Amino acid sequence: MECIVEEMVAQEERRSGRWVSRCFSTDTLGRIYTIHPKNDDCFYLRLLLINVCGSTSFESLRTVDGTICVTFREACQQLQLLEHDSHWNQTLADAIASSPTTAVRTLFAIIISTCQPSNPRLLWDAYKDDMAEDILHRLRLATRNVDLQMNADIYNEALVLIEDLCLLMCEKLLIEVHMPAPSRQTRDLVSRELERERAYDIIHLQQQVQTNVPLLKEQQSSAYNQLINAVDSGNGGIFFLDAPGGTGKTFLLSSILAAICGQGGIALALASTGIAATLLEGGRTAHSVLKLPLNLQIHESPVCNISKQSAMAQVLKKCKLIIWDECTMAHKRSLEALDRTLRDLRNNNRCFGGVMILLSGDFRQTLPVIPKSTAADELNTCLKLSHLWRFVKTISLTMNMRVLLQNDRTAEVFLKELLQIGNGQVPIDPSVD
Ligand SMILES: Nc1ncnc2c1ncn2[C@@H]1O[C@H](COP(=O)(O)OP(=O)(O)OP(=O)(O)O)[C@@H](O)[C@H]1O
Repeated sequence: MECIVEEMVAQEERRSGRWVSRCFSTDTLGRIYTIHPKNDDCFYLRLLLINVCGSTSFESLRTVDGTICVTFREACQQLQLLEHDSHWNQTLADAIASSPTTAVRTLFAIIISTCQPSNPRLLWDAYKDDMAEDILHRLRLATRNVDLQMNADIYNEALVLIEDLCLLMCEKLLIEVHMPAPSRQTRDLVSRELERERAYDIIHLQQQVQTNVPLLKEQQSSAYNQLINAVDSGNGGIFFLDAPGGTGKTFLLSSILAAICGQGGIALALASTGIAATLLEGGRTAHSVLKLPLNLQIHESPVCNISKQSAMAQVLKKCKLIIWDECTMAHKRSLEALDRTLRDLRNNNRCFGGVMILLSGDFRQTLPVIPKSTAADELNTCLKLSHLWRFVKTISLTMNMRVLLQNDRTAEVFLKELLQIGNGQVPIDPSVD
């Protein structure tokens, strides 16, 4: 916050066409950047700064009626600066009247993890009986004891279920959303994350392999065999599947994922964008799974924000393959961060700690998007300029499946023109800017 103040004091403003230093007659702070409530501490600090006059220190900002509050949030609460939660109360009461307990828990998890109610604990206290009703009912049946009443264990189980939902939706623990933390072992959390990675319908995956693998065309089949053999050998390595649009890349990647997960192995499907992630079974964005730093431009040697004790660290230690689709849009430092993290987590100094990495995408399409940058900056951040690129083995798919399967002549012409543009073979008209 001090930086913001200094920055504002140093700011200059435009007067009569010239830049001149701003003249201050007082120490008043004119404007403070808005902050999203997700950034808790700064958000509540800002709220205090714009509402409390005459404070001289952070501590005096946190002091309400002579008592020093532990957090800025608590001070805001004492000063009644936060919105009251009557609309969330009403929403939950309506849901309880019309929805099953599981749906009420899901709604509550959404409210506390994404809507920032001012006092989630009060909401929990008001509705915890309704959110734990199915657990009580199940226990009454299991113990054949109709007199069983709500108790701390039942509330704890409901909290664990709500925390699982919050972890799934936004990877937050209940304590991070100002709720009481359920009591459970870290081991329990870790095994849940591993279970999530293994919670596939094995029979369905095996059927998918049996149906799709015989359909693979020659190029796809040779790529499939090469990649599956590389995974089975356990020697790791880094491959790049160079596949222009329509060459059956998603079909091939899905078959590889099904083959590995169908045998009970762990394969992570990541993508640089949310849309690309939805095309792969169990796909998630690389940023969300790997907790990559947001501003890779300013970090020389970034690492993923994953602690050794975390559930994701256990998944990364056990996984056999990491697929990264639309990798051409990824900043080279994000791949380097994954390399450093895997070496550290797996205690193995080989490339990516010995895990096999399969990158896929098409460099003719979108390169990394760097805000406020030049074309040269974007090229500089491209994966091909990473020191890791020299270890990459490239496998190419060139046969367009959309043209081949639909025998569409116009699609073929369109495809050729598209590839020519991508390959820079279309002459540029010098008369056009
Ligand atoms: N061997 C195959 N047998 C039958 N259908 C296939 C085969 N390979 C791909 N296809 C089908 O061809 C179409 C294009 O394949 P796919 O979506 O995998 O290509 P893609 O390279 O991922 O394309 P894009 O990058 O444009 O998304 C899909 O409908 C897919 O089901």
